[in-house]
Amino acid sequence: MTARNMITATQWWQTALVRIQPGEIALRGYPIEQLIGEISFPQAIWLLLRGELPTPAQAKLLEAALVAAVDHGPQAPSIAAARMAATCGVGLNNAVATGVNLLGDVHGGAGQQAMSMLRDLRDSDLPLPKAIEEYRRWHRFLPGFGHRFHPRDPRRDPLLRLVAEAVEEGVVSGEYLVIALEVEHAIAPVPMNIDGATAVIYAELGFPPELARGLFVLSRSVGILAHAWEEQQSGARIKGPIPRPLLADYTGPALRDLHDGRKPQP
Ligand SMILES: CC(C)(COP(=O)(O)OP(=O)(O)OC[C@H]1O[C@@H](n2cnc3c(N)ncnc32)[C@H](O)[C@@H]1OP(=O)(O)O)[C@@H](O)C(=O)NCCC(=O)NCCSC(=O)C[C@@](O)(CC(=O)O)C(=O)O
Repeated sequence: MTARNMITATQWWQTALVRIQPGEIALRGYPIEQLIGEISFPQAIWLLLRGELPTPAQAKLLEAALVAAVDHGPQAPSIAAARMAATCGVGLNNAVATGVNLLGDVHGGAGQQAMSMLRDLRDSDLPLPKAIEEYRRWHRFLPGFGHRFHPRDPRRDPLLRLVAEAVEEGVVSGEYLVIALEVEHAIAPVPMNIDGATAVIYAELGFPPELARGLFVLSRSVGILAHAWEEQQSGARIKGPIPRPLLADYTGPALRDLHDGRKPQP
């Protein structure tokens, strides 16, 4: 190792998030003793992710998005998977990880794509209706819209109402709200879903698209944990995806004899 590429132990991990010394924990420069009991969990999330404390109005909007996505019952594949895992004798952390790992582009992770779409539409040189038309030529399903279960996602209206209020109060600009509503208008009657509505909030608050997914996962982890815990407490063992008397539809060949038409083996 040459002197040039030698690094000291303190340079190996570099972080601007937290200062740890014996007897000292400081988040973004604030001693933890001052933060405990003083700031809310959403404020702590914002502080770590963004570097500064949010205003109370910003924290309220972030909190609303986090609360809205917290749970969607065992109909949500991520919750069902966590509950199944919890009956298999794995630890609670493994059950939670199983659920979290199902959050992808189609289920629960569409917020990131929705935010990228809203940004692309904002940055397009085309007038908004034309930009949406162009986007639709390449994407059959627009992220953040439609729901396999709810004709109208009950989380949409209260979230968008809060954004509209925040626009009126000058907390956020409203540019992403306008774009998302225009998209919704273009693909009517398919309404915005939780991922779309929270993408509007995260975009209005200035988070990058990747964090829309990260924050959904953070919020949904609470529901996943609670479901895994509930299932574990029930004492159920090896619970499968369908009740025991029900069988998966078999679509392969009919039963056949391995020895039919074959010479008996010596
Ligand atoms: C979600 C779903 C697959 C549903 O499909 P569906 O099966 O109902 O739709 P289909 O029957 O295929 O479509 C019927 C007609 O509407 C048209 N149509 C539908 N969606 C359209 C759309 N986005 N853009 C344009 N057009 C659309 C379609 O083109 C067709 O038109 P046509 O061909 O003319 O007949 C679909 O929307 C979709 O991919 N969305 C984008 C991805 C997305 O945002 N994912 C997040 C969903 S939230 C979530 O994951 C969190 C969750 O809520 C989960 C939970 O637990 O469920 C939780 O909290 O955990």
